[in-house]
Amino acid sequence: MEVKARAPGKIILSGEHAVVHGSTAVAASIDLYTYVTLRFPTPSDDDDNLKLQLKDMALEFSWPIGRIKEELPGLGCPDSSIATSCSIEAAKVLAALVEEQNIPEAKITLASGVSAFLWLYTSIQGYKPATIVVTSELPIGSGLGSSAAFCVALSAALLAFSDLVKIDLSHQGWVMFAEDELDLLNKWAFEGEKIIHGRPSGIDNTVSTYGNLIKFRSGSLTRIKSNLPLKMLITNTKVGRNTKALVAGVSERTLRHANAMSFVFNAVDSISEELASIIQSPIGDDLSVPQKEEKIEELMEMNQGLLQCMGVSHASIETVLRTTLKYKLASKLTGAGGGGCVLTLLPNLLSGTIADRVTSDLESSGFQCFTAGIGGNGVEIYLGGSS
Ligand SMILES: Nc1ncnc2c1ncn2[C@@H]1O[C@H](COP(=O)(O)OP(=O)(O)O)[C@@H](O)[C@H]1O
Ligand SMILES: C[C@@](O)(CCOP(=O)(O)O)CC(=O)O
Ligand SMILES: [Mg+2]
Repeated sequence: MEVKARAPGKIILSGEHAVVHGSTAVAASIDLYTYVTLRFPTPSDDDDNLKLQLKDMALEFSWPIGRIKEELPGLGCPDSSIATSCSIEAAKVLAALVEEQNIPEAKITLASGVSAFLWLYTSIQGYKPATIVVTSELPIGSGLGSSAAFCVALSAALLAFSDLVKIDLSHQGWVMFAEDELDLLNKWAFEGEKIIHGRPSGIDNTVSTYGNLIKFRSGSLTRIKSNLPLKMLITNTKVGRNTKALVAGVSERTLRHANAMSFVFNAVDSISEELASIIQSPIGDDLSVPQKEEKIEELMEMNQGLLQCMGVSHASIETVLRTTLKYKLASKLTGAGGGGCVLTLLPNLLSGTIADRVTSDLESSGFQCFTAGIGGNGVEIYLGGSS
């Protein structure tokens, strides 16, 4: 018995960090995915272990099911219809189960992802032996939502084997879940994100679950229909950083300067609202495509200035901003910042030569540039032969 799920990464067009404090943000899925394959052994396999293979990292973890039962009692008949939060005590047990796997020091940031895996697996499937294989097209820890894509794809594969999901087996290829199934899956993925991020807003798991372009505020989403073909250059500064630490840093600054920061968050809220309305408004009604793009560029620059105010920019990000400005292109960081990825709007009428020149200029500084399809489907499951 095997199932394969995939969940997309995302870009945040405006509102990261502020969204954790109640402001509106705008995000879109991108066509780079994390894949999770779940396989239950047959009796002839005679395997009583829970195995997690992180293929891209060449890492494999294994726990005897009996050991998990001993450490995490009470999950014999899990109720996966309600997403349960990991308590502080359970988090300590998970951390100990992960620690005994001796993750190499250079890859130790993966530990929180492995804890999230153990929580989601045992809470949804209980004490069944299985092998889970993970691969990803997303750079990890770069602001493109790899943590959420991991939690969403994992929740999808796990729930696909529960009674709560009814998959129409007559379909072939990548298949979407029903709306109520997505709601449950998203709640479980959020519980995983909490283990990795500490205090996530929920925007990343939500956009990875539902896909498309969304406006998100205080836990609820509004789908946006774009009337503007959006092209973004994504530049990975390759400076590693950790979302949990950056989110905590903004919260500490908010405690020190509550009043000033509330104005910053309010300004971000207005920027996101304006951005969403520009993207949605019919072309030509009010504004032409270039006029809309000019407004978006200005809003991106304003949002970047406010992210700097929050303390989450970085010298590498500033280098990207200066470089793209030489070509009169506007950029902003995306995701948690502190390094990671930067977005640059590529206007529809921009010549290919300029796009090539800015790309080679950025790459000569050691950055990596790419584009991605924006606003595609959210999480899906694969039915049929090999994919
Ligand atoms: N494919 C994966 N396998 C295991 N853990 C993952 C995977 N993708 C993400 N993670 C977890 O998420 C963390 C990165 O998340 P985060 O710092 O939020 O950055 P981002 O979500 O922007 O990539 C990793 O350190 C790891 O714990
Ligand atoms: C900074 C934040 O707004 C987005 C984090 O995205 P990422 O993990 O850096 O891809 C945090 C959140 O909304 O949970
Ligand atoms: Mg993340």
